Parts: sequence; structure tokens; C-alpha cells
Amino acid sequence: MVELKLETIELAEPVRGVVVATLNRPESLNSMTVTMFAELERLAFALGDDDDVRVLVLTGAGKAFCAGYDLDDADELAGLTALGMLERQEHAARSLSALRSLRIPVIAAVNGAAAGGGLSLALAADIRLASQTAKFNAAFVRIGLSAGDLGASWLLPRIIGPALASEIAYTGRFVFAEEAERTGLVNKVVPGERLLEEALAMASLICANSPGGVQLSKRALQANMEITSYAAALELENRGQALLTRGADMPEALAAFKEKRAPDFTGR
Ligand SMILES: CCCCCCCCCCCCC[C@H](O)CC(=O)SCCNC(=O)CCNC(=O)[C@H](O)C(C)(C)COP(=O)(O)OP(=O)(O)OC[C@H]1O[C@@H](n2cnc3c(N)ncnc32)[C@H](O)[C@@H]1OP(=O)(O)O
Repeated sequence: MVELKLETIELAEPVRGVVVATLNRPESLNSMTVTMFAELERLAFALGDDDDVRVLVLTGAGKAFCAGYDLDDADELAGLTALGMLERQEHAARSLSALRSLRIPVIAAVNGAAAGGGLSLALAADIRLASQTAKFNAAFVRIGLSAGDLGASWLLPRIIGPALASEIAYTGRFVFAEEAERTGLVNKVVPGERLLEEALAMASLICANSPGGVQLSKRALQANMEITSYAAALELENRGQALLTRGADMPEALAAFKEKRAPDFTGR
């Protein structure tokens, strides 16, 4: 278990190898503060050091996933210089980058509204499951900001396509659960009371596989979103597979297959 004392995020490990991080400011719909960004970054670094954790599930306490930046904090921003504002934005972006760069898969269990930075946070996950009450919007444009925020303008068009991403970014309208599933913004919509159960079930499926195989699959899938050529993608894949064949998990998997038993993966 990751040993961290956090103020805005509650941690649990209900299933071996799976950490559930719950954004825990339900009174303000889990809106994001400087402390929450710092704690997301600390969590990402702690998970990066823990070989026993194989999947992170991220969800929200109460009725929302995350309402984006804490608008109650907006007043204190007025006193910031332009450089101070840039430093705040960079600090927040670092925490999202640390989360997205985790070698383990991240499943966002979107339990309600994911607005503004909350959309950016959901997009930074590898997989999104949503409750029937989930709704997503680029709230940024409603309060004078840009959808170029915490990676949203890079991820959204790659997940739902440039045309719909443009519509969402410019209109600020909500994408409710049914449309989110139909457009691929989320992998699956489930009843709210089963959301965490479904996320844990998917996480358990992932945990049953070779951690090295899963982690290099994530690295290849993410890297290939940035690589422009098929040839370059093949080169990246070839290096990863060659690396895995040097590990202990592949021979263990082959032995388990022959002996008709479950493999005991160690990630080494
Ligand atoms: C002005 C911000 C400037 C930021 C500049 C840069 C800052 C420094 C760097 C930070 C980097 C991160 C930047 C971030 O990604 C940018 C954004 O996220 S911008 C978008 C901010 N979010 C919003 O605009 C969403 C506002 N909320 C809503 O639209 C709705 O509340 C909802 C989320 C769709 C949910 O709707 P409902 O279910 O109907 O709930 P209510 O509206 O009734 O709200 C319930 C309750 O929660 C309070 N609340 C809601 N959202 C926030 C919030 N973002 N911050 C604080 N509190 C929030 C709301 O006031 C209600 O409270 P109550 O009235 O009951 O006391």
C-alpha cells in the first residue's frame, strides 16, 4: 500500500495491486486547488516507486468527479503577476503530466460532473468508465479561459476526433454519459452504484497479466500517439518486445501455459 498522508485525496487498496485514489473535496465538487495538484503529483511519484501497484483507479467523492479549478480560489489569483500565474499553470500541468506518465494503467471512474480541469484529468487517464450521471464539459470557455488546458487540447481530438473536440471546446456544452460512450470519450457507462465495482473488475483483469507486458503496451500506445510514422512505431515496439523476452515473466507464462495453470508474474 502506498503510504501517503494526503489532505485532498483518499487512498485505498481494496484489491491487491490496485490503488483507488478518491478526490475528496465533495463540498466543492472535488474542485482543484494548489494542494490537490501537489498531492496528485506526490501520489504519482509514490506509485512510480511501488512495483506492487499495477493499476490506479481515480474517482471522486460525492456527486461529482471533479469540477475543475476551485473558483473560490480565483480571488487570490488576482494578486498574482503574469509570471506567478504561469508558474501556477505549470505546477498544475506537472501533476497531470506525472499522472499520465505513470507506467501503470490509470482508470478514471467518472462518477459525475467532469468540468474544465476535471475533463482534463479524466482525459489524462488511459481508460474512462462513467456512471450514468457523468457529464463532461470544457467549462474553460465559460469563464474566459481556453480549452488549451492541462493537456485537454492535445488529448480530446485524439480521443473523440477533431470535429467533435472543436464543438466541445468552443461551445462548452455538456457531453452526457450516453454521448460520451457513443463517441468513445468513455469506454463504458454503468449504473453509479456499480461504477467502482466495474473499475476494480477491469483493474483485476489487468493485474492478472504480465506487468511488464502491460506497462510496455502502455508505453507503446502513448508513445505512438506522438510518433508520426508506422516505421518509427515498429522500431519502438521491437525494442519493447526484445526487452520483455529477456525477463522472467515470459518464460513463466510459457511454463504456466504448458502446465495449464495461472502464471505467477513478478514483473521482473
Ligand atoms: C477562474 C479560474 C482561473 C484559473 C486560472 C489559472 C489558475 C492557476 C492554475 C490552475 C490550472 C488548472 C486550471 C483549470 O484546469 C481551469 C479550469 O478548470 S476552468 C473551469 C473551472 N470550473 C468550472 O467553471 C465549473 C463550475 N461548476 C459547474 O459548472 C457546475 O457546478 C458543475 C460542475 C457542472 C456541477 O453542476 P451541479 O451538479 O448543478 O452543481 P452546482 O453547480 O449546484 O454546484 C454545487 C456546489 O459546488 C460548488 N462548485 C461547483 N463547481 C465549483 C468549482 N469549480 N469551484 C468551487 N466550487 C464549485 C458550487 O458553487 C455549489 O456550491 P454551493 O452553492 O452549494 O455552496
